[in-house]
Amino acid sequence: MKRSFDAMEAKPVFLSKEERQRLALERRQAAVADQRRSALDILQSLPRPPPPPPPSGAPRDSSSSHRDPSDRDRGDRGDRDRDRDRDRRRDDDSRRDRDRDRDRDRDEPSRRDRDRDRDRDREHRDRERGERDKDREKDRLEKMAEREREKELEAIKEQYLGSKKPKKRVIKPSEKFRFSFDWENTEDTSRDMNMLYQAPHEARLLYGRGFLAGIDRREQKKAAAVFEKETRAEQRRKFGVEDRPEDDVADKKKAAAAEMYDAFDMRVDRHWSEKGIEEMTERDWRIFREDFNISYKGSRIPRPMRNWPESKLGTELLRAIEKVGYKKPSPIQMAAIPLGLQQRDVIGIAETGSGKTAAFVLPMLSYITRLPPISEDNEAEGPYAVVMAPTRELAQQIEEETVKFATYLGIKVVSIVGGQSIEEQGFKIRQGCEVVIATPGRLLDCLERRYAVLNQCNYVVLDEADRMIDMGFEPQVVGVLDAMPSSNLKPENEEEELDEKMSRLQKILTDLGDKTAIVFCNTKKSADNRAKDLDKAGFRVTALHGGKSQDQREISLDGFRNRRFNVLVATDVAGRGIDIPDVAHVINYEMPSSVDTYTHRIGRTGRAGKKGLATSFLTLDNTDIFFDLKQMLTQSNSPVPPELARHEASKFKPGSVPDRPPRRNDTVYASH
Ligand SMILES: Nc1ncnc2c1ncn2[C@@H]1O[C@H](COP(=O)(O)OP(=O)(O)OP(=O)(O)O)[C@@H](O)[C@H]1O
Repeated sequence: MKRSFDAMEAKPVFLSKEERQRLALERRQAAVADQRRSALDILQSLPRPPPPPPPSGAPRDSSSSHRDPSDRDRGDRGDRDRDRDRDRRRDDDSRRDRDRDRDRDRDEPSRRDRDRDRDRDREHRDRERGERDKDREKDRLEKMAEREREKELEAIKEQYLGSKKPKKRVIKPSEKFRFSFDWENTEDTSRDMNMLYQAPHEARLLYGRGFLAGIDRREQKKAAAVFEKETRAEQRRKFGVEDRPEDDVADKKKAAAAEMYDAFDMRVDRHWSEKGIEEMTERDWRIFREDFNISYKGSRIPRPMRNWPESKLGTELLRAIEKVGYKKPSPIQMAAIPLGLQQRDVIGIAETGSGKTAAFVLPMLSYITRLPPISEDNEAEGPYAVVMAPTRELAQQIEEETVKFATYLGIKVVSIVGGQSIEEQGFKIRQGCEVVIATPGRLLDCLERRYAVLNQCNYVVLDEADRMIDMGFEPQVVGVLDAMPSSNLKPENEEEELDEKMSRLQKILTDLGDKTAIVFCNTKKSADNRAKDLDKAGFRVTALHGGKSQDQREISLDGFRNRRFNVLVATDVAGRGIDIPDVAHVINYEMPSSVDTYTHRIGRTGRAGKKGLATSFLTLDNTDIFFDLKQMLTQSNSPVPPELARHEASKFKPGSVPDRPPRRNDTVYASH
């Protein structure tokens, strides 16, 4: 594939894993050094501890406790001597004072020296203790930093080399049923589809293409056709594959062929490319997938599309594809477009240049054509779809591919990439566009600055998602996804939600106790299947639909009236004209497509002033009735479920969405 890169524009820098690892280490080391520095600063600014108390041998003032021994005999002397003694004593005292002063003057320098030495010693000891504390703190910080560094290294190693912890392997149901190209004995469908193989140990005389000798060949063919039909239906049920009208047609054709004795069974089967879609067998689909190297992982997978006309892209889009000149879909398009059209979450993997862009762009545009065009009423709510890509070159390339088709549909596309004026880009979004193609960083910036919102965005494409993560854009991508209202999110596990339906029905019926209920289905087949499922689950159930003979219908109705059965699974046959007693609960297991039928159905409960309850299972397959149902609930003052109220389909009457006038040059190139 050829890509146009603008050499003049600054390109993003791509770092190898080693470089990123090295940069991360350097950043970490710098952070640890900073941490250590600030810890030391804090330590130094702490107040010093008070000096220790003086040693016990320090000199103490004892003058008051000393007495002169010459005073001892003073009282024994006569008054005569007293004056003389006093004078002599005075002289002695003054002499002693003089001597003491002289001694003190002589001793003073050495005493000061001693004090100074003592102070110095104390300071020295304090300093040493401080140093030791500092060293200890330093050691502690270093050890902490070392531990941090080791943890960091472990995390980096784990990120790049994978975790050492053994992970418990949980096999998902999707993996269990994964398609594998290796043939295994169990995959030989001829065993399942042909009665002959049911009892392989029995001795059988065979001739021709697996027919029993001596038994009418036409009867064998008929029995085989019935057996194959039942086996196929059983398998579809088992794997949750929906019944399709094509399968019904193919079954009928086989049954008709079995009626004819025209040596059909002797013919060699044709190649899938020569067959109509309704003639395709499981084996044909397998060969088809192998021819195009298509493989899937997941469940409830729709058939790939063999060509454009067989896709469900809609006439407008098919015309656009023709004008663009794409003659045949590429394998990734064959596989991914039917999934995209079902609005399933898809991860598409294909080699470069294999047409991945159109594989996600076409279902996205098909989705948008079913919505009202962006107009003054809703342009402030933002685009309907967002595509994110890791680089501006890729974003612009996707934009080119999108515009090729969008231009024929009147769909406006805006690209939001770095290096251009963000104000102008925000302005373009606010002017209204259905699709935004962006690099995640710039788009998040736009959203954070409130230049744009994503209030009605239900469709997100991440092109080269793995590269976006490698380049460190995960936070921005997550930021953009967070900017979408959570009410737009699909359920975490779609499978669960779809399966959820039967278990809910069983819960409702269990709570019903002995009361009666009618469960409405839209087709005979589905009514039969539901009745079988409920019967297996132990409910007292009977089925009523147009495929039953008069006798069977009467048996069912009588059984329901006399409470032998308390659950009636029915198609609309029971909705009109048949006298069914009032029931406690009506359940629309499958919603009808018209609100009239809905009214008739729920009219089976709450009659003659009694209380009744109606429960309807509404899914995205029922969007046709969303608008009318919402109106009806509003008019009858019934609460409207919020999921219904905010769904686009409930806001416009089906078919009332105005046609899009073809608008050319709708792409907006914002530049600075
Ligand atoms: N069905 C088709 N028929 C003819 N040309 C097609 C078809 N689908 C895509 N192309 C063209 O093939 C080229 C490659 O397609 P595209 O860019 O989508 O490939 P890619 O798989 O996205 O490649 P990369 O991995 O490099 O992004 C484009 O020029 C596109 O227009």
